[in-house]
Amino acid sequence: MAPNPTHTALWPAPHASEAVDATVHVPGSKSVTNRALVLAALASEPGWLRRPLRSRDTLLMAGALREMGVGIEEGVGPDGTGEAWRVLPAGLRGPATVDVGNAGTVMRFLPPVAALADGPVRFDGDPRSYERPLTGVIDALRVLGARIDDDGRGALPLTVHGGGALDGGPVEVDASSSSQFVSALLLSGPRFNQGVEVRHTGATLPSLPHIRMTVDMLRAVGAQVDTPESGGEPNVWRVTPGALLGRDLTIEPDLSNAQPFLAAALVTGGRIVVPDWPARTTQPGDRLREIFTEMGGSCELTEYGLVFTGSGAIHGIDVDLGDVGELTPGIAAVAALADSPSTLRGVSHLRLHETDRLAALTKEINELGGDVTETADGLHIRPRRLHGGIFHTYDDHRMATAGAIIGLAVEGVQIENVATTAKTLPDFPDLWTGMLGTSGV
Ligand SMILES: O=C(O)C1=C[C@@H](OP(=O)(O)O)[C@@H](O)[C@H](O)C1
Ligand SMILES: C=C(OP(=O)(O)O)C(=O)O
Repeated sequence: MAPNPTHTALWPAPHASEAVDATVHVPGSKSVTNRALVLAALASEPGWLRRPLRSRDTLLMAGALREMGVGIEEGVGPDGTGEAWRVLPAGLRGPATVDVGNAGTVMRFLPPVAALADGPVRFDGDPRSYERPLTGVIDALRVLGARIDDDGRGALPLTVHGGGALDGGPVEVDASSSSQFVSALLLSGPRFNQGVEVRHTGATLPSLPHIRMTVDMLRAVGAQVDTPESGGEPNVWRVTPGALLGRDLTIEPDLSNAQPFLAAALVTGGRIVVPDWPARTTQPGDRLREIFTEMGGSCELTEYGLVFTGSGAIHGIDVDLGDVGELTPGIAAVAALADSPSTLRGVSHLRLHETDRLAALTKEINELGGDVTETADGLHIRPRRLHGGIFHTYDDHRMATAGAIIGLAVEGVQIENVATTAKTLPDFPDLWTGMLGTSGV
């Protein structure tokens, strides 16, 4: 078979000849958009999503919900400004086919929704989606009363035979491989007959801020949720059954997608402004204010947004990224350019993300002359003088943006398949060249 030209295409990563100084309008959050779509689809009245992210992962989510009968219309927001989606909940139905692509949020959040549908819902996706962990969701749904056919591996592809309702109740799940197992069960929980009580039994739990995001967004649509933080038992979340409200929600910018731009300020000793950076948020990307400050920058959060300034120096860091794993590729890229070594910990579950991110970062940075070693739960990065070469991306959007960060400081870096950034940020190449003041590629 002829190679796919999009995948083999090489993008010359722009090299920064001077310090960046730009304002970057970062599109909406993937995690917030996909939760908002699910909650709006399960509500008892129509709702609005303003400034939704339009990327592969969110279009797959919207497409899947439409397949199950939900109305999602293009429109302008209720106040007449800004693009929006109007979500019209309807009786969920099969037969339906859902393409999850390689979206963790789609493959984990939608099987519980499908269990509420009337009829079978078939789930399939990219080859990598067959390898990503899903057992936690499948086993838990079976305990809660769902009928699911899979090939016995506890992974995609599978069919959920929706019965129009689900008993729900208490369930144990080991979510050490993905916090999305917990989020998935909580998001649909209010619509289960008995609600749901999720007890995490694993030794570790990654991405806690993403579980808090789920809880916050559930509460904002009227759900009653008890959590370990609200005085409940450790590792137990309880959702009471009840109807959900339709909301008018403006989606925050994706702070994890702001990362490469903030990194550009660090790497070039420049300044980046990200408008609409939320004053309070559950997005893990908010931790960048602290992490990138420790690595040499400084930031000011104003009513307008975040102003982030690099000092010209980049320092190594020793940090546990278990809560904010999706920031690892961008931090590793900056660490490879630093003036001292870094140790990134707490992220063994990244081996089962879009690609094995620990292996991919190690290989690609080392092929440019770097000195990265994998540890049991992360990376050890000793900065070296890097040289140009091809930076492979393994269908991983965050590998592509990590390579672009290195390319700012190292001449001759070529990113293979930069189009993979479409998973969460289709505008990445244009935003990047726009930030540098060059013409779009
Ligand atoms: O719930 C979410 O929106 C996400 C949770 C995290 O997943 P894991 O807990 O599987 O790392 C994160 O890495 C992913 O990008 C988005
Ligand atoms: C891990 C990620 O995505 P997903 O939602 O597919 O798990 C990510 O975006 O870094």
